[in-house]
Amino acid sequence: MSLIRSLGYLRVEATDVPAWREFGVKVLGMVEGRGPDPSAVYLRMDDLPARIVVVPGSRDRLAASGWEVASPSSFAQLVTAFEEAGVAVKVAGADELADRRVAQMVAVDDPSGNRLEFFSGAALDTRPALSAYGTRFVTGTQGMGHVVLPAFDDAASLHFWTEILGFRLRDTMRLVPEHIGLPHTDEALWMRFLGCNPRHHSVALAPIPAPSGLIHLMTETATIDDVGLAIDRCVKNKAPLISTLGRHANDDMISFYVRTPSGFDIEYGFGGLTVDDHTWVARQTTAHSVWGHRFAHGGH
Ligand SMILES: Cc1ccc(O)c(O)c1CC[C@@H]1C(=O)CC[C@]2(C)C(=O)CC[C@@H]12
Ligand SMILES: [Fe+2]
Repeated sequence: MSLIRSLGYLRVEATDVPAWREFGVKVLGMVEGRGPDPSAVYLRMDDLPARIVVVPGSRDRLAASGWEVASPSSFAQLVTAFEEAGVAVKVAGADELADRRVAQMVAVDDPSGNRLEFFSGAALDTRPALSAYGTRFVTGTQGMGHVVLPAFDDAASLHFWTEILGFRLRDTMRLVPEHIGLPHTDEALWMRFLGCNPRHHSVALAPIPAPSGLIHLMTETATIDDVGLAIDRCVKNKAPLISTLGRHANDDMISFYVRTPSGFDIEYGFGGLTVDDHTWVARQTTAHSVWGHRFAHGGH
């Protein structure tokens, strides 16, 4: 079992924090929480005090993805694994712990420079996260969803995520560079889908340049109506739809993509596959979707 249990939170640096409040609450159907930094926006999906923390800054980018570890002993094992692998670890100070409302946290960079935070001992918020639109997110053991991060050295990234962090390879997809607006390469480009809990993938790694540091965050809802209602709110609030509705071929998810104020996308979906590692076999998918997911020009 991986020492990592699930995707826990995202920290986003944004030039327009109020735009994120509007987007998070009115488009995504999340709940605004409270937190120690009055200039930040805290977006809730469940009993955690925040799943997306938006902090003001000079750039629009993913500052870090946060990954939950089960216990202090798993946390200590993970730190030892980083030390043995020669991965530089930055230990959180008291102010960073207080800001995140976690007991322990270390930060590292993956081989592509994606900033990752690992935490344990998250404080819960006993106030219920009741969405104004009735949206219910699928979290729990499956975590907050999945992220697609840019990664340009396939072998080094796979080694880091599977051998050091203990993620399992769940699926691979060959990318055609011309299809995603990249120049032709003789070498094949691979997209890797990796999991650490029953969710089909909690992270995917793709050799796609992302100025914001994130290709997309996927959040899953409990019903297909939650997805349909979110599409209606995108139209009403003029949030840019990046793809049509579709069903992915590998994790069966029915979803659409919308652009956030930070330039990366949210995949908003329903009905994702859960897998059992005892029986799961990693294969290569040859189609990104069974139907739909027509991406707008300028999107991927
Ligand atoms: C193919 C796929 C399976 C499951 C997912 O959750 C999922 O997001 C995807 C699509 C991923 C992928 C992407 O994120 C970047 C742009 C890509 C490569 C495309 O141009 C089509 C598929 C897209
Ligand atoms: Fe996705």
